[in-house]
This record gives sequence, C-alpha cells and structure tokens, in this order.
Amino acid sequence: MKILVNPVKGEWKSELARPVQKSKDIEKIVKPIMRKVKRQGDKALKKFALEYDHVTIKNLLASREEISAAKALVSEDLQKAILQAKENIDKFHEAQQSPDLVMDTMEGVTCMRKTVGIQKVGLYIPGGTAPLFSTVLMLGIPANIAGCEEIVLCTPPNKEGNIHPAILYTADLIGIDKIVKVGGAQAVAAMTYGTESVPAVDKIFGPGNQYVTAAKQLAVKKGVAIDMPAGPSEVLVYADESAIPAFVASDLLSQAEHGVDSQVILVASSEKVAQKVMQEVDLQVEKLSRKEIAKKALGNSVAVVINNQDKAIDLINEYAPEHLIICVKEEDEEEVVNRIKNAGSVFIGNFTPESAGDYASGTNHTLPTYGYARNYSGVSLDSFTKKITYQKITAKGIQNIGPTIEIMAENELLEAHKNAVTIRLNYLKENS
Ligand SMILES: NC(=O)c1ccc[n+]([C@@H]2O[C@H](COP(=O)([O-])OP(=O)(O)OC[C@H]3O[C@@H](n4cnc5c(N)ncnc54)[C@H](O)[C@@H]3O)[C@@H](O)[C@H]2O)c1
Ligand SMILES: N[C@H](CO)Cc1c[nH]c[nH+]1
Ligand SMILES: [Zn+2]
Repeated sequence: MKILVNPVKGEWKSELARPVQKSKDIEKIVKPIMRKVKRQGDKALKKFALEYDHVTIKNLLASREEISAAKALVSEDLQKAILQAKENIDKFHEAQQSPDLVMDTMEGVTCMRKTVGIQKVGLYIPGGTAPLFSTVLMLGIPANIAGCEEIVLCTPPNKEGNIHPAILYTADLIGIDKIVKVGGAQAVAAMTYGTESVPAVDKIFGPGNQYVTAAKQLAVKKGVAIDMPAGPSEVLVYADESAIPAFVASDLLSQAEHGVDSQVILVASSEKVAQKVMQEVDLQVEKLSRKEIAKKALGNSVAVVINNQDKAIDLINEYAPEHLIICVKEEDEEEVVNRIKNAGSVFIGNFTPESAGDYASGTNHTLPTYGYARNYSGVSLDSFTKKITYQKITAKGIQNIGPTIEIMAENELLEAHKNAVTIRLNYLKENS
C-alpha cells in the first residue's frame, strides 16, 4: 500500500485512480460473447462455460432435485445465519415501501401515482472466486417485495459444474426457482436476448467482475435497464487517532480480498495513524486464505495522510467510494457524516464493520463502484419498481384547467394539442 502525505488536490486524483482495464479492451472480449449468445442461445452458453469456467454443462437450469438437495449440504449454523440476515434485510426493504399518491391539484383534476413492480428481472450472482450467496438475499428480497412477476437468477457453475449449495438454498428460501448455471458476460447476454433456457428480462441486477459490468453496459444499448455499474469492490476508511488500527486494517482487508482489482483507501489524520494501520494490515494479511488476492489489491491501494478535515472530506466526496467507513472522534462524527455527498453506503464508528452491510444488518450491499456513487444510489426496493402516474379530469375539471392548456399549446405552436381541449369545452358549452 502506497503512502501519500498531504497531497495537493491534482495529485490525489491520479494516485487514487481505480485499477481497471480500459473499457475498450474489455469490450473487445465482451461484444463477441454477446453476439454469439444472441445467435446461438444455449449452445453458446455451454461453449463459454467450457472456455471460461472449464466445465461441461449438460443442463443449464438447476433441477428441482438439485435445489432440494442443497439444504442438506448447508450447515444448520449457516442456515440460521442466513435466516437472521434475511429477517433484517426483509425489514429494512419492507420499510422502504411508499404509499400510493392520490390528490386533487385543482377542483375536478385528480392526479395519482402508483408503484408497480418491474415484470421480468434478472439477478446476477457472482461466483467466480467466491460464491456470493449473500447477494441472492440482497437482490431476491427486494424483487419479491416489489412484486416482480418473473425472477431469473444466473450464477457461474463451480469446478464440478454445479451451483454452490448455499446459493441454491438461499434462492429456494426466497422462492426463486429459475436458476441458471451461467456466469460472466454470457449470463448478461442471455438475460438481454433470451435463449432456450433463459428468458429475456426487463432489468438486470447484480455486481460482478469487469466482464459482467461491461456486458451490463452493453445491455443498456439493447434496451434493457440495469441497476448500476457495480464493479470491483472498494472501501475508503477515514480514520483519526480515535480509530482502532486493527479494526481499520480488518475493514481494508475485507474488501481487498474480494478481487485483485479491488481498491482500498485509507485517509488518515496523521502519519502516526497511517503507520499503525499499515502495520496491522501487514500482520493480518498474512493470515488470510485469500492473501494472494488481497496483496494484489493492496498493490492498487493507497494510504493518504491529510491533517485537515475539510481537505479530507473534499477527497472523499471526489473519490465517491462504494463503502465509506468513518472512524473519527465522537464529537466530530455527526459533522463529518453530514458533509458526505458521494458514497454508496456509510459505516459509522469503531464497531461498525463494513461486513455488517455485506451480510446481515439490513442495508443492501449492491452498490455503485468506480466513482458512480456521485450519480447512482445502491440497490433498494425502488430499483425493482416503476412509478406510473394516472389522472382523471371531470367536466368541471376540464373547465377549470382547459384555458391554461389551450394558451400553452397555442404558444408552443401545437394546434392539435389545443384542439383536444377546445373540442371538449365547446361540447360542454353546447350541452349545458
Ligand atoms: N459492487 C458491488 O456491489 C459488489 C458486490 C459483490 C461483489 N462485487 C465484485 O464482484 C466481482 C466478482 O468477480 P468474480 O470474477 O469472482 O465473479 P463473477 O461471477 O463476476 O465472474 C465470473 C465469470 O467471469 C467470466 N470470466 C472470467 N475470466 C474471463 C475472461 N478472461 N474473459 C471473459 N470472461 C471471463 C467467467 O465466465 C466467469 O464465470 C468482484 O470483482 C467483486 O469485487 C461487487
Ligand atoms: N462487499 C461486496 C460489495 O462490494 C458484497 C459482499 C458479498 N459478500 C461479501 N461481500
Ligand atoms: Zn464484501
């Protein structure tokens, strides 16, 4: 992890650049995958499973037997934990429901807004290097609450050509039964175009590596909506002397272990704080089973010393981290929290590890990366819904609002618009 002491604004931008392959390079790989899946359907999915996941897949869809058998392969302790996490995520997402709106803007003019679930949704569950069954909860729960009619789940097969039992168990728990053994860009292509086994969907959700993220962006060009570009995980920890270095180090490593292209940033209030955290990182990383991945991610990562709070907050807002951990003196906490404008999800205080949000506290872990927290929110119930507006105008209502519409239409030089009102007003005059 590189250390940067009191950098000037221009300097931190280049030093904190995310480690991504150029999108043109990734597109060169992803575009032909999308084309092949569009033309060859399931045949292409099986071919790519062999090429990228190194397995032969006979049946792309998980069978009822495979799904039912999964429960016995998940320990009771894990089942209990998944149920606890489900309960909290359920609660937090249920509470996000907003009442329908009905109001009269004028006498006789009623406007309404209703929330409707997106009909067909596709959930991508990453599984390349770790089987992220927690993502099944994060996407499946809000999809259910929103009332989405068709839910398809795609996830890469493991080395044996199967889906990890915890993914199957969690999917079954929340009632998802269309589970497809397909990962990467080919999964996104399948949900975009539809194949013999995979239905085309209206919106694709879920994080993934750079191939998945690039494919989702190409899917948008084909008219499919996506949640957001949720790529390699990242965390920024803002720590002062009150932060416990071992805790901070553990949080940095929790995101570094996701993938070699993850990035973790420490913004420390002094060199002493930064040094203590980095010593802890060096100690803790050696004990991790994914230390090779984490070490590579640390190579993309930076500790920045900034002894001025305004500048530190400037940097945080400019970087727009996916996860932000704020570990500052309690008397400064509220002010710092309130000045954060750009972050996917914020974790406050020494006892709030980022993993709490990843798994079980209730918030969603599918969040914007790569600075997209500047203009995207993380996944929530809203992501699975659309709002439809309605209106009903009575005879009295059209008499009230009609003249306003007529003069506006006339001045926009749109005569037919005006006529649609005038014809009604004349009718009412003639029939009164
Ligand atoms: N932002 C978020 O909310 C969030 C949440 C969870 C995970 N993540 C990120 O998701 C990612 C998961 O990545 P992963 O790789 O473990 O799993 P993944 O499921 O995203 O990708 C695995 C698939 O990538 C494809 N692939 C691999 N190498 C390829 C190549 N050379 N060319 C074309 N396709 C190839 C394969 O088809 C494979 O099935 C990590 O980067 C992690 O940080 C992000
Ligand atoms: N930290 C990831 C989001 O960037 C989500 C996750 C799932 N499992 C563990 N972590
Ligand atoms: Zn995580």
